[in-house]
Amino acid sequence: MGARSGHGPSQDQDQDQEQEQDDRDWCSDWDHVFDRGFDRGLDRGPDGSVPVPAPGTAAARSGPDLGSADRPEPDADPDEPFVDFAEGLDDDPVRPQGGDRSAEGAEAGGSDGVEDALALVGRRPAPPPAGNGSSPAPAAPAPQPDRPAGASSARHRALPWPEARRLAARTGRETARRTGTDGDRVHRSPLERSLGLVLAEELPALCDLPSFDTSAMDGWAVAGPGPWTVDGDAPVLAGRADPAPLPDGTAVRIATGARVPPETTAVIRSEHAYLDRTRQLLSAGRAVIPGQDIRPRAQECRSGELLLPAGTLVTPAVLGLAAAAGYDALAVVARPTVEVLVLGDELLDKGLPHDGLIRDALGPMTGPWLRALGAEVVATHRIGDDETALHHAVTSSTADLLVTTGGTAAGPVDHVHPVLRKAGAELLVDGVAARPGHPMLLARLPGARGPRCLVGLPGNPLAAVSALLTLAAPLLRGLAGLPEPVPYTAPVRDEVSGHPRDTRLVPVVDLGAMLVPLRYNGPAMLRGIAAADGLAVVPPGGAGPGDELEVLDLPLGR
Ligand SMILES: Nc1nc2c(c(=O)[nH]1)N[C@H]1C(S)=C(S)[C@@H](COP(=O)(O)OP(=O)(O)OC[C@H]3O[C@@H](n4cnc5c(N)ncnc54)[C@H](O)[C@@H]3O)O[C@H]1N2
Ligand code: MOO
Repeated sequence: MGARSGHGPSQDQDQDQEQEQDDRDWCSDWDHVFDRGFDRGLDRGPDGSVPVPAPGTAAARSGPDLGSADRPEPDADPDEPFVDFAEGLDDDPVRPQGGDRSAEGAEAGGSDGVEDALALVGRRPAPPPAGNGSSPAPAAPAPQPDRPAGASSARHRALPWPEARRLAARTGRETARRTGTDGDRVHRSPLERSLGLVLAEELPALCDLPSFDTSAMDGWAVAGPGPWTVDGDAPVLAGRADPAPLPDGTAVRIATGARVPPETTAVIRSEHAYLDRTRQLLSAGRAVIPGQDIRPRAQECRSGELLLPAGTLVTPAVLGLAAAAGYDALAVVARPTVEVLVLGDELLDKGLPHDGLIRDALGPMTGPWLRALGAEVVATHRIGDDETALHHAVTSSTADLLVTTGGTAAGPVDHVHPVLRKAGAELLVDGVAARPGHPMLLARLPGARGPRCLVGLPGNPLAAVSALLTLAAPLLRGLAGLPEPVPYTAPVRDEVSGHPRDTRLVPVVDLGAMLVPLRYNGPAMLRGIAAADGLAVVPPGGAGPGDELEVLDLPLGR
């Protein structure tokens, strides 16, 4: 197990045991629902079954030894004791305005290590300390991270998670306006190429719907009171023009969707009508109500009536409605174009990890997810840890949005901040109070056609997903002209530990409006997210059983 700063082995043990109980509870349901027979890292008995001690029993409390090397670390944040992301960016002329630096300074040098780690596994952790020096635990001084030369000791302020999301959405909308949503980003697109785009204009009906009185059933069109004489065998079929008027006292066979002959009183379904073939006389098995089973012209809408507002996502149903209402093409907003820049010299694009090199997990998932979020991904470039190449890629791209992966922190080869400075970027979000994904960022880049945006995803894979849904998703919706979605919430089954100040995003399965948090939710892990239906938004302080949590949908990328 990785070393944890700031708290002792017995705390570790308690914490691990509690966490393990959570894991067992979470996994037992997950197993029950989707038992596909593969090992998700659960402890198994000799027969391969997963022992699940009842909650609260001694067996559950003692749990297995998580220190063993034969199973992955299941902790929520194995290596991250929630030491704040403390990098010297105060010299940065583009850092966000405002923020109480003295409070931040106290926070950064304070009790984070112990309190935060305990809060992560604790049940309903204590609220954040009221002020300077009020922290109850005599924490060891938090180790100060090495600072890059020239950086100051003050830390920048992480935006609260909801605020960061709102800012990303607003930035998308503003950027779309400034780059001319009304100009070259709006075009007419044939119906068959409009799926997933957004209506740039409202959609009025081009005709009445239905555009003529229509039979709703297969049966008989009748005129006046019965019984009715049937004159001839020729039925009135769908797709035929102008049937002859129906004389009073007569009936004619009619098909669903056919134009109802003028003077028709009602349609009688075939199963409710009796034809005396010898006398060619039709009678009804039940009372006939005038107008029954006739869809009158314009029942759904009149020509010119507004069907959908601008900003509507073109779904298959919208395509159907538009076609029915007479459209061959739609005025749509072009998909925002996105270029993905994957940073890191340690990344391999095939084969097994070796010699300190690892497989690139973000390249394969970022593009598809961006596509599923409505973007047109024009390219994914692997550019290593080469500052010059990154600067060139950032300044030469013409995409509406650049998404970088890795390099957002302040390590020796983390080039995103310096390159943004050099490129004259305006840093709108520089760190978010979210776990994982803390160092995520959003910047506005100058561009010939108007501003462009850059979202920096942290390199840890789950942190990158967290940043993708926190910043890239609302930004893309704003750029595409989509309204913000109505939040989906559901009650969580189990207690979820929280961070004292930050929002946690936790992979969950949705068992029919009941959320079950998944293990393998550490920032560098992917197993949780790969099995999840979404990310639950756990507010600072955590959530108890039955608490309603917002869930961020994971785009499927189909
Ligand atoms: N001194 C501090 N160090 C770090 C802090 C901090 O606050 N102070 N924050 C940590 C957090 S939180 C995160 S998240 C990471 C973010 O780091 P970067 O965005 O700079 O990412 P890298 O350093 O490049 O990589 C981090 C980690 O992820 C792996 N990685 C990167 N790209 C990929 C990829 N495409 N596929 C798979 N794995 C990837 C990389 O090898 C590293 O292991 O910083 C912490 N550090
Ligand atoms: O833990 Mo970091 O927050 O992975 O983003």
